[in-house]
Amino acid sequence: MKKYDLIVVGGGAGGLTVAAGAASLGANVALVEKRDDLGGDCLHFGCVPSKALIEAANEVYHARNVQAYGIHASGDVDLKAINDRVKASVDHIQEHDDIDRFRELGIDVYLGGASFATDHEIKIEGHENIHGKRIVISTGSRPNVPPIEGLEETGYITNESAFNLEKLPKKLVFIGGGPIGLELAQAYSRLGSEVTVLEAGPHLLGKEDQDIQKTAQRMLEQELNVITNARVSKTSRQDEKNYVHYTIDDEDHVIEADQIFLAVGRKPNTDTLQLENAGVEMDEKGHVKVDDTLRSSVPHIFAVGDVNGGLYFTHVAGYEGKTVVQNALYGLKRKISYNNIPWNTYTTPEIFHFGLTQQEAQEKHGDVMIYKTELDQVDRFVADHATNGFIKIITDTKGNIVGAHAIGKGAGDWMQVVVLAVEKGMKIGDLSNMIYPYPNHTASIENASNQYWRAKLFNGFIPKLSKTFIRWFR
Ligand SMILES: Cc1cc2nc3c(=O)[nH]c(=O)nc-3n(C[C@H](O)[C@H](O)[C@H](O)COP(=O)(O)OP(=O)(O)OC[C@H]3O[C@@H](n4cnc5c(N)ncnc54)[C@H](O)[C@@H]3O)c2cc1C
Ligand SMILES: NC(=O)c1ccc[n+]([C@@H]2O[C@H](COP(=O)([O-])OP(=O)(O)OC[C@H]3O[C@@H](n4cnc5c(N)ncnc54)[C@H](O)[C@@H]3O)[C@@H](O)[C@H]2O)c1
Repeated sequence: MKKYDLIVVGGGAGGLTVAAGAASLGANVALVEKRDDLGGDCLHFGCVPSKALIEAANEVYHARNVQAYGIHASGDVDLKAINDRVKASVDHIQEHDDIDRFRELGIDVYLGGASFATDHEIKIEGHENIHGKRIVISTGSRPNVPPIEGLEETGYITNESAFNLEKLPKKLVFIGGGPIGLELAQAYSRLGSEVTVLEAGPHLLGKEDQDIQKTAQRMLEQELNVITNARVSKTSRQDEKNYVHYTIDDEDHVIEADQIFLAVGRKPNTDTLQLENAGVEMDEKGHVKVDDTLRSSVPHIFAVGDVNGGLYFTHVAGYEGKTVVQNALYGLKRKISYNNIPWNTYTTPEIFHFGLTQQEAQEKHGDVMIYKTELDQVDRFVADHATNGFIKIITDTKGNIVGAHAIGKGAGDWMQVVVLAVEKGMKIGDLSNMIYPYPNHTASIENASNQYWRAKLFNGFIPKLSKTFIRWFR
């Protein structure tokens, strides 16, 4: 049986980071992937195709709304051309995740589904078993399909089937108003579908700051039919038409749908891994249980990415991957921390999330300071006619930034400045001390952080001191 220093099971965002990192440091690495290509969900069914579709849909939307510039445009959407464009983005990035590239790093890449024979031995479909001194599980997640009566009859699509639809659905009903549902609901709406989002909770985007939730919902409702507190009870098919049945406060409602899109969270890919053969423990949802060094209940087996149930993001899988390389190869106990992880939701306008929401910050710190600027106070957004949105920076009473949130054009890009500031130990006052080129979008950060000094200068003892000083010198 072939022996390795490290076996990585799953060749997506997390697994590829671990495999490449460990091989570069001289480890003898095997990488096992059940698909016939690498890249995982993010590349094939997630981030990349969704962002390419969103971009295409935004272009269509802008083209149809150029009357303000004196141009009138209309016309049908060529879904095949859009699908080809999405595929071209995936193919381009696939070159980076090419199997040969990993083989050139000295990694043995096995294509076939993997499972545990023992705590050191991996079975691979179509190959002989291999032995690993250490093993990293990075098998990701898949769409959660809830047991809703009728789904088999009506059919449904998920992010795994959405990027090669042959026909644009006229009436599209999304079940789930989280990031997957909303990013894609808006994209299909912009391409021309009539889109309804049914969300079980009282708000869209349940993990966001409440102010962001409200603004996002108000803005998205201009393009989507949003129904919250909707409990989907069943789906049905009659006279070649599909229907989604839901209740709000025990009152029954029904809506017609050409297609039903399920976006109700994720399920970890652990069910075929035979983790019991290795003694690896799972939580009640099937995630691999890990400690803050990403070790499972078996100390030489680690788990990174969606499969460990932490935060479901590509950049988190990458961060965890880098940490695990050090812990697995050198026996270190580097801990993971999710405190400084930003994320973006790529709706229009974009939503940026970093650290605690206002509600979480108040719960944790008691007294907090809120520095908020509406984008209509920022000249560049006014010039862009993109004044919808705001930025909110939350600090403790000493000026330490504990959360930052924004909704607005390009927020995911310009808010990264705040992440750097926190990473470098800067406080809100330091953000105000920087020079911002006029008129750019980061001026929104300048405007919000200036409020800190304004409050200090005009409300504290400094104005009194200054008055006395000036009078004395006059
Ligand atoms: C529609 C959508 C949009 C998203 N957009 C973003 C975004 O904009 N930004 C962001 O940060 N995140 C985004 N995400 C989340 C992101 O895709 C995931 O968090 C990320 O892919 C997780 O990486 P991973 O390595 O854990 O899993 P994956 O990248 O899914 O990799 C897991 C790999 O393991 C393989 N595998 C599974 N079981 C086995 C087995 N038994 N044997 C061998 N191989 C196996 C799979 O085939 C897969 O290749 C999005 C997700 C979706 C669904
Ligand atoms: N831009 C990004 O970074 C990005 C984009 C997409 C996805 N993701 C990642 O993927 C993860 C999964 O996304 P998601 O949107 O599927 O999950 P989610 O858990 O964030 O949202 C699912 C939503 O569906 C609702 N829901 C659940 N069951 C329902 C039902 N029966 N009827 C109606 N509503 C129901 C939930 O209340 C929730 O609001 C995200 O948490 C995120 O980490 C990231």
